[in-house]
Order: sequence, then C-alpha cells, then structure tokens
Amino acid sequence: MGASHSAEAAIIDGKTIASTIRAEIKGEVDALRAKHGKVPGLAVVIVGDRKDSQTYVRMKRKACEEAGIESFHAELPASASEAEVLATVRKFNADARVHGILVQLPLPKGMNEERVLAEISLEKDVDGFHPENIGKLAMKGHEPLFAPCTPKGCVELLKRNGTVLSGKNAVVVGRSNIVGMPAAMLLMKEDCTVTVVHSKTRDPKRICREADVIVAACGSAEMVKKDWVKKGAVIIDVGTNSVDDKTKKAGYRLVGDVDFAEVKKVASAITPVPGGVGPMTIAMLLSNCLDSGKRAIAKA
Ligand SMILES: Nc1nc(=O)c2c([nH]1)NC[C@@H]1CN(c3ccc(C(=O)N[C@@H](CCC(=O)O)C(=O)O)cc3)C=[N+]21
Ligand SMILES: [Mg+2]
Repeated sequence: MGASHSAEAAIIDGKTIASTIRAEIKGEVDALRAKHGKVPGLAVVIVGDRKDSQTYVRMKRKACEEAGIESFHAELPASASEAEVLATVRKFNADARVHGILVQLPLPKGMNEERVLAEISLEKDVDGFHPENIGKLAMKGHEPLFAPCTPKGCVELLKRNGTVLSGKNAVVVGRSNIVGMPAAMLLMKEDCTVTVVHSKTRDPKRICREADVIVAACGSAEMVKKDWVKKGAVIIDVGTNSVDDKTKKAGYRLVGDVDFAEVKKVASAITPVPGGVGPMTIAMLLSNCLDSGKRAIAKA
C-alpha cells in the first residue's frame, strides 16, 4: 500500500436500479395477464396546473404504460372544490379495474389534504399515506398494506447497494409525513438505531457525524456538508431542489439536500440527484400497484 489514498464514494445508480425493478414488475404483470386476463390499474388524480406536478404525473403514467399497468387519469382545475376531489376518489374506489389511487400532492391551498387522502380506500392506498397504513408502519408485529414509495425506495437502494442495516446508526434529516417520518420507521424495521434530525434539533452536524447511514430529506439545497459526514458513511439524498441556472435549457437544475461534490470525497456510497431516489419513487409506486393488483385479482 502506498500513500494513503482514499477513493471517492461509489455512486448508487438509482436510475439503473429502478429500471431493473421496472423490468421485474413488467414480467409479473405479463404473468398476471397470461393467467387471469387482467392487469393492475393505477388512477392518478391531479388538481390544478403546477408544472412540477404535471411532470411527475407524466413520468408515472409513462412508467405504468411501459410495465403494462393500466393507467387512469382525472385532472381537475385548481378551482375545483374539495367535494369534487372527494367524489373523484370515491369513483376510483368503486372501480374494480383500479387497484391503486394516487392523489398528486400538494393539493391547492385551502383543500384539506388529510381528508382527501383518508378517503382513498385502504386497499388502494399505493402511496401508503393512509393513517392506518402509517400506523401499522409504526407498530411492531404489524405490516402496512403499502409502505410510502420514497422511503421504501431509499431502503431498497441501500439493500441493493449491499449495505448491511442491522445495528447501524441511521440518521434521517427531516420529519415530513411523506418521507422523513416513514423513512425512520422503515429503517427501524431494518433494525437500525434511528435518530431524526429536524429544524429544532441542536447541533445536527454532531448527530449526523455519528451516522453510518444518512437519509437526507429536509428539502433544503445542499444542507448536508462534508463535515457532517463520517468517513465511509452511506448517503441517500432525497432532495429535489431546483436552483436557477441560466446555462440549462430549462433555466434551472436539480440539486439534492446533500453537498454532493464534497460529500462524495468522504462517503463510501452516495445517490446522485437526479438519478438516485427520484426514479426509485416511481419504481416503488409500480411495485405497490402490482402488489395491490395481485391481491385483488387473486380474490376475484
Ligand atoms: N401523492 C404523491 N405521491 C408522490 O409520490 C409524490 C407526490 N404526491 N408529489 C410530489 C412528489 C415528488 N415525487 C417525485 C417522483 C419522481 C421523481 C423523479 O423521478 N425525479 C428524477 C428527475 C426528474 C426531473 O428531471 O425533474 C430524478 O430524481 O432523477 C421526483 C419526485 C413524487 N411525489
Ligand atoms: Mg422533509
């Protein structure tokens, strides 16, 4: 061995891993079609005309199509009433061809997201946001019907990277209902020792420095710095922050919640943004739809 030379982190290629998973799902959808003449169906409800929401929804529909999952679509104007959104959800609850319902978040201001999400029937809650699914995620000896897609994608990336989780210190940065909190629950189910760092945490850097695994989901561009990270730690970056960049055609570029260029010098493995967790979120949505479709089609 010569002079101490530390290699840069391995890049965990979420895009490639997600496309492998999507191909596996397609195989199972083909098998369902051959055996039962039925395929899983996903309904996406979008309210309003946010550009980012429309992009995500387009990606989800395309992913469904490629996997052979039937996709249904309801688009309501931003001026729609909550009652109209609830009625749309109920329509899909009653439609036997639909095995998963996703209401794209965020909903327009003034709409009660909790009430809308709670209307989705438990068996079709492929986002895993229903309070009963979240509750079961938090309980030992219980399994939710569906785990939320982004946190599930994070754990799947760690597993497919070969990261052993049992007994490891995992720090989750952020405590949102859709990522941070359920990610903490899932990592606990993997026997990690989990700490959640949030906006009121004193000295988050000191806590992150103890982590073997960091899941960064604080929604703040490049907040996790090199001196927050222990040498050899594995970093999962959930952030998708757009920052102005006039050199890009779109006028912006995506950056994560981690200072990628610096952190990769000390981490052993790290997910990029884009091309990390994002594509896995969609792959896990298809996986949840497939599970739901299998359950319903086997029963019919
Ligand atoms: N009910 C609901 N369920 C969701 O799962 C949900 C939602 N609402 N609202 C918005 C967030 C965001 N989200 C993403 C999905 C894919 C990428 C993704 O594939 N991103 C690409 C880049 C895409 C680009 O270039 O813009 C990547 O990271 O490589 C990102 C973000 C799902 N969400
Ligand atoms: Mg968060």
